[in-house]
Amino acid sequence: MLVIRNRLENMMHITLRRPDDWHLHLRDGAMLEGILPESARDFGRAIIMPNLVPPVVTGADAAAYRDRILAALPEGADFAPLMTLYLTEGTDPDDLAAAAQSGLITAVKLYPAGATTNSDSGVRDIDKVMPVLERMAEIGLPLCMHGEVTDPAIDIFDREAVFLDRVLEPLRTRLPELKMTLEHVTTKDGVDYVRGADRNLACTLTTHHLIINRNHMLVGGIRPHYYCLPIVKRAEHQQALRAAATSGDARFFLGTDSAPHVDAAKETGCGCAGVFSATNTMPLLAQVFDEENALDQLESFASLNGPAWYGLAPNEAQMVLEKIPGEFPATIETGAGPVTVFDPGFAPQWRVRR
Ligand SMILES: NC(=O)N[C@@H](CC(=O)O)C(=O)O
Ligand SMILES: [Zn+2]
Ligand SMILES: [Zn+2]
Repeated sequence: MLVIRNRLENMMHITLRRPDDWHLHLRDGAMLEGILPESARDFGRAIIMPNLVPPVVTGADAAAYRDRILAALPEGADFAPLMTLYLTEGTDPDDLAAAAQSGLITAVKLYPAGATTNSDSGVRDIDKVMPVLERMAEIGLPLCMHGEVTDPAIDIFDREAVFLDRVLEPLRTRLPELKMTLEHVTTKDGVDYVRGADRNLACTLTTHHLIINRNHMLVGGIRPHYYCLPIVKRAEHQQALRAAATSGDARFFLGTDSAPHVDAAKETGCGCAGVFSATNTMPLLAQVFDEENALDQLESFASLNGPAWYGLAPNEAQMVLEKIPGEFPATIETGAGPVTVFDPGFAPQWRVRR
């Protein structure tokens, strides 16, 4: 990556391969149409989460959803959706293997039942999906995980750390050949666990978990647009995530977890979990990496580590980020209703060169 400082103009810009988003919610219908251009503008590819209602369970579901995404793409867009299947206790290993072998799907997603938005069809008993997981290990198909336990006795702020002990460690011991992506890691426990794993484990980090902690969500008023799952943690965890993202360690890469809900579903007595960050992720990441004196690691995090993990080449196209104050809309109007864009709480100092 090229970092160029022009002293005369006191301006800085960086050039990197076009980034990818390794964890994205595109939804469907009018919402899909409204928010897809926000991702397609800056990202070459994205792993598409399957938690629609009803979920994307079979190869046929994934093919139909992929076609709806492709149909909704703006003219001339340079964006490829990488499809996933939603793992259920009824998933057919042969259907899944066929979808993988034809290149239709890139990964399979594990939602513990009830852990997050639209996860009711998820897994209650891991033993029931062992034959599917064994098949995935055999054919080298990665498992993406929403890493939180759902035990009501476990405090919501501890659910990720407890998942590592109760689910992930036993699963890795039982099936060391299975390649796993721990999604949207939010704790120091999570990044330490990934660092300590000898092989077959990587994780995604979101834009917003690098920028906000639970004080931002709760001090001085409750901010529903910062409510997401896994819930934002204390500042020391945020610091650990920033250190991991900027470390250059290839096991950490970007998955925005951009998860739109219409404002009416967020600003209500029982609001939905999800932060919508597709619009401004890249300028905000430039600012985070700049603050951490790690601009030279941004390309690895956003454009190189993810493709390497999934066995793909980096994008050929390039992106230029420039240190010039930028602007972005507060809201994206969709046919389903307005969606609030992630507000980092500061004026962005970087923008994407168009
Ligand atoms: N992250 C979220 O808070 N919400 C996601 C689901 C998820 O990724 O857990 C969503 O689909 O809305
Ligand atoms: Zn999740
Ligand atoms: Zn998600």
